[in-house]
Amino acid sequence: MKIALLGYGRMGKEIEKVAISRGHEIVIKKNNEEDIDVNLADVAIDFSIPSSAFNNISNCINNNVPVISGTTGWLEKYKDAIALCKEKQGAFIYASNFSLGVNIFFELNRQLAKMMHTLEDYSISMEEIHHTRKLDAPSGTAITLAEGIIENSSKKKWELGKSISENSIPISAKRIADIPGTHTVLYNSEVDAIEIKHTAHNRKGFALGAVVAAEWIVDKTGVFSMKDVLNIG
Ligand SMILES: NC(=O)C1=CN([C@@H]2O[C@H](COP(=O)(O)OP(=O)(O)OC[C@H]3O[C@@H](n4cnc5c(N)ncnc54)[C@H](O)[C@@H]3O)[C@@H](O)[C@H]2O)C=CC1
Ligand SMILES: O=C(O)C1=N[C@H](C(=O)O)C[C@H](O)C1
Repeated sequence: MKIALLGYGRMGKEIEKVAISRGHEIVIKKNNEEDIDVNLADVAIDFSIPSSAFNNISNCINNNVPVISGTTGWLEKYKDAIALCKEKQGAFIYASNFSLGVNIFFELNRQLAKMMHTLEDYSISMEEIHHTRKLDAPSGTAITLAEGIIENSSKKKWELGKSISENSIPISAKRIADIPGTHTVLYNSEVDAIEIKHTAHNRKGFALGAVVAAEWIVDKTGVFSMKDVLNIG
C-alpha cells in the first residue's frame, strides 16, 4: 500500500518503521499546514496535533482516500467528521488508542464497570500518566475509558482533577519525563481496592495497531472503530 503520513513526529516515525517492515511504501510525510496531494496515497494515517486533525481528515475524505486518525484532543469535531464521511461515502477510523493491549483493556474496563455498578461502598477514580510533551489532557484513552464506565454505571460524566459531584469520575492527568502512556482505573473502599492498569512500554503497539487498521480499511466504505478491526468485544 502507498501510505500518506499526516504528522511525522514521534508516532509518524514509529509508524513509518512498522509500515516499511510490512511491505508498504510511504509516499507522503506531511508535518505542517502545507498543501499536499493526498491522492498519491491508497490510505492516510493522521497522527498530528489537535488543531490540525480535522482538516487532515476532511482533506482525505473529500479526496476519497481512506483515513485513520490517532490524534487526540480534537473530539469536539468528531461528529462533523462522521457526517462528512457519510455524505461523501468515505472510509474513516478514529481510535484514542490503537494498541491491541489497550483495546482489550477497554473491554475489561466495561466488564468491571458492570460488575461494580451496584456496589456503593466503592468510589471510582482514574489516573493517566504521559510524557511532558503531550498537548492534551486528559488523554484520549482516559476519555474512552471514562465513557466505557459511564455507559455501564450510574456515573454521568468525567472531570479532570478532583471530582466535585457524586455522579462524576475524577481523572488525574500526570506528565512525567518520557512515559509513553499509563492508565489506571481504581475502585476504592474502606476495606480494599480493585485496580486495573495498562502500561505501554514504548510506542510500537500504537504504531502496529495503526498500520493494521490502515490495511483493514483500505478497501472499505464507512465509519469504523478498532472494535471492528480487531473483532473483539
Ligand atoms: N491513538 C493512539 O494510539 C495514539 C495517539 N497519539 C496521539 O497522536 C498525536 C501525535 O502524537 P506524537 O507523534 O507523539 O506527537 P508529535 O508532537 O511527536 O508529532 C506531531 C507532529 O505533527 C506535526 N504537525 C503539526 N501540524 C500539522 C499538520 N497541519 N499536518 C500534519 N502534521 C502536522 C508536528 O510538526 C509534529 O511533528 C497526539 O495527538 C497523540 O495524543 C499518540 C500515540 C498513540
Ligand atoms: O500523546 C500520547 O503520547 C498518547 N496519546 C494517546 C492518548 O491521548 O490516549 C494514546 C497514548 O496514551 C499515547
